[in-house]
Amino acid sequence: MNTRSKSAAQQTRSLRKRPVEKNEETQAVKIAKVEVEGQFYSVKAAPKSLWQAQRQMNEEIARSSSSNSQNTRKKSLRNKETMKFGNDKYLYTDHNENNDDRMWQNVKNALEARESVFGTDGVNLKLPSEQNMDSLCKAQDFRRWSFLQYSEKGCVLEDTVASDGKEIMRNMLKNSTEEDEKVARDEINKIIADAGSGIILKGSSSRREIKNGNFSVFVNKTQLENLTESAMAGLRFELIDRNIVDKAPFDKKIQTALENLEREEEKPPYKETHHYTCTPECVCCRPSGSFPAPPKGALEPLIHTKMVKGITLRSRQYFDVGESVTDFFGNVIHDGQMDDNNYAFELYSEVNDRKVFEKMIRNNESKSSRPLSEDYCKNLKELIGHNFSIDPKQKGSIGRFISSSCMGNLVPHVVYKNGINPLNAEIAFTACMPIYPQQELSFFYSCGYIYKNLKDSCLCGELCCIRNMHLFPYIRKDDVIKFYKKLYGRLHEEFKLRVLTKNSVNC
Ligand SMILES: C[S@@+](CC[C@H](N)C(=O)[O-])C[C@H]1O[C@@H](n2cnc3c(N)ncnc32)[C@H](O)[C@@H]1O
Repeated sequence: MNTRSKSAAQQTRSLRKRPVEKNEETQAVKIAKVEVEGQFYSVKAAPKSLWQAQRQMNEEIARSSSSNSQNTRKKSLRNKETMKFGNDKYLYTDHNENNDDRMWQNVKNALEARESVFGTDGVNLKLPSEQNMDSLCKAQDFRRWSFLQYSEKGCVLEDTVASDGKEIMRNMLKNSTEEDEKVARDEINKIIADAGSGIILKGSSSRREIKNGNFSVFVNKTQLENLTESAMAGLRFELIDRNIVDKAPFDKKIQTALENLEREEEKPPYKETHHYTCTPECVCCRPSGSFPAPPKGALEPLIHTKMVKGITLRSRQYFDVGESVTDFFGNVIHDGQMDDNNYAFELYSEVNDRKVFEKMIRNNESKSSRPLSEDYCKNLKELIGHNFSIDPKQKGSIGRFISSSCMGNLVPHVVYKNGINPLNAEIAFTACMPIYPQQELSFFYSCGYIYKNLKDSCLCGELCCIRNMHLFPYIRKDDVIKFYKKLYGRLHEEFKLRVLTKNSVNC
């Protein structure tokens, strides 16, 4: 079975890779290398000031929400009923209050926390700047070229994508008529007019909360009537707070190496940290605080208005570019264990990571941090060349519900939370665009995944969505700008109405 073609993230992973440039290597302590497809995606690791600020904000939010949740918990225990799907029983709570009020309360708390850290003048709620727009246009160009190249050649080679994709687009244009162009223009204008309609996820006053174990999801009253067993499958899911691994299926050598690493962690070479550590690509490979932990309770799982999309996540606060939004962990598996699975995210692959691990071991003499022990290096070496993935299908974090988008407002980073060990590796998602309350969280799964699975059904609503391939040659820079102005205009307007009018934020 060729499991490689079945991982949602495998191609994302190879796309994220690009050659390390000399001058970057020297700054690698500060720069986490992430997907760079156009300038917009070159999100740097959070500067120290940001992770400190975000940590402070998180603490503030936690303080204010814990006092609120004590009041609401009493209410949510009322009116609980059970629902049955097959053999599973779910609890659901019939909330008569306006659930959205709770979300906006959270938004206000988060904004106050932001103000307490940055001051009211420094609060960074903004529409994308001209520079953001410029980068967005470039990223959209790149995405369109990639999809076209993928559809013709079945792969995306980064150094050829621009010229090949452009050429395909030129030919499409050459072969089109004036009438084709007119029809395309009308369609583009319609998409612009609808910008945000699928990714601004408004709740309703009659939402229900469905619970299974510790996990709950919100549905609108009308959705409740149409829930099918398959839609409920996502609720057979257990929230856990760190990676888990069943070592039994691993090859004996890997098993031993992993166990040895774990043993050494009992007297860890690194202190437990409040924040995430480096990405594996970072040559310093020490816990340098490259990403702060995301705030708790900032995201809300809900069934998408178009139920075929299943469970999605919406934001319950504003996030600025670069901030940590959520994490992603689950069962650590190796390729042989992958079934036909949409969820697994590849952590390592021989091709991508051999050099990184080798460099990490070579650079073990850093003066600024405690070196890895010889045994530790030996065990890490044993793991070089094996593929591990994180599979959150049955057990994991709510990061598993992040949707695919042909653009995406998040970027993934592989990080170690607690010592360099594949079992500690997680994905940290940071915002690559400003994210407003009610906005759906998404990232670009990969050309391959989208082309194979969502070519005819993607509901990301982006101008550069794969479903709009026939429009690609006609999309102009000013269309992209109009699209995002419309989308962010809508989000910002509601934010101002619901929150900012009562705050002294200058926007
Ligand atoms: C990793 S899962 C995401 C969580 C999923 N929505 C759920 O309910 O479990 C990927 C699946 O979500 C759905 N999905 C994700 N992004 C989508 C998109 N842009 N358009 C349509 N469906 C999407 C597809 O069914 C896809 O196979």
